[in-house]
Amino acid sequence: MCLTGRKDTTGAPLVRCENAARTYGSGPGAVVAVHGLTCSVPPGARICVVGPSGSGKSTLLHLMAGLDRPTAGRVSHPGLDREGTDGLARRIGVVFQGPSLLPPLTAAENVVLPLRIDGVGEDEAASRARAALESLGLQSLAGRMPDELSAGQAQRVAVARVLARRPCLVLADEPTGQLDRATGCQVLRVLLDAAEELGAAVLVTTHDPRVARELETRWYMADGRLVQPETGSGTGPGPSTERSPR
Ligand SMILES: Nc1ncnc2c1ncn2[C@@H]1O[C@H](COP(=O)(O)OP(=O)(O)OP(=O)(O)O)[C@@H](O)[C@H]1O
Repeated sequence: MCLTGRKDTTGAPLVRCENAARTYGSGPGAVVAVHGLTCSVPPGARICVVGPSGSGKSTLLHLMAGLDRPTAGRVSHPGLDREGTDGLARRIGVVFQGPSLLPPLTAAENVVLPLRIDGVGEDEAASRARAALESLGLQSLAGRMPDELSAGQAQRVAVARVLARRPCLVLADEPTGQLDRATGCQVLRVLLDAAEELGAAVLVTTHDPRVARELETRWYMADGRLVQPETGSGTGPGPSTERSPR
């Protein structure tokens, strides 16, 4: 089977953060989760954001996804802007750490629903859901309810749900965080393989060095900043091992 996607050929970054910051709350209790970050995600990138708990990884991912807005600076999507606001939501797929399937729907229905909301016709949505589930080895589980799935199976369905929408960019927040090592590796591998087939860029947050090793570019975060891995401090601009985030 084939997950056909539309490769971005413009080369413009899918996401660009320019001095983007996010502060929660105000006054003496304010928490600066992300200090002014400048980074970008080019089409086809494979990026891992590594850092300890509380370092700002999820906040950065939410800003990139458009699920949250920076309190200073700017987050833009130059490679996706032609899609408009609705299109942006379709072209950026987000995989969350915890259970995210809708309990009253089967695995297949969970994958179909966002497609139907996007306006995809019934037959086409069913066919795309089947293809996505098959690509993740889940065809035999299509009729199961979420509470009849293991954590790994449920996470693979969540990945299928994202991929069926044919995103240009997949943002995955600790997608293996609640899985055992073997299942986590399997989920990550199918995510990366399917994204490759779609031509989608992938950015994954993790604490896990084994997950980080699977992605070619690594950005390190500490205390809301992108940092040099050797020093564990600094404000960037060169936190990646292989590529600059700019
Ligand atoms: N809604 C919120 N209100 C107040 N503070 C928050 C909120 N969300 C996150 N924070 C704080 O912002 C900082 C960064 O949190 P964030 O969840 O982005 O880190 P993280 O690196 O993703 O952590 P983890 O790996 O544990 O998920 C932390 O100090 C956290 O307590």
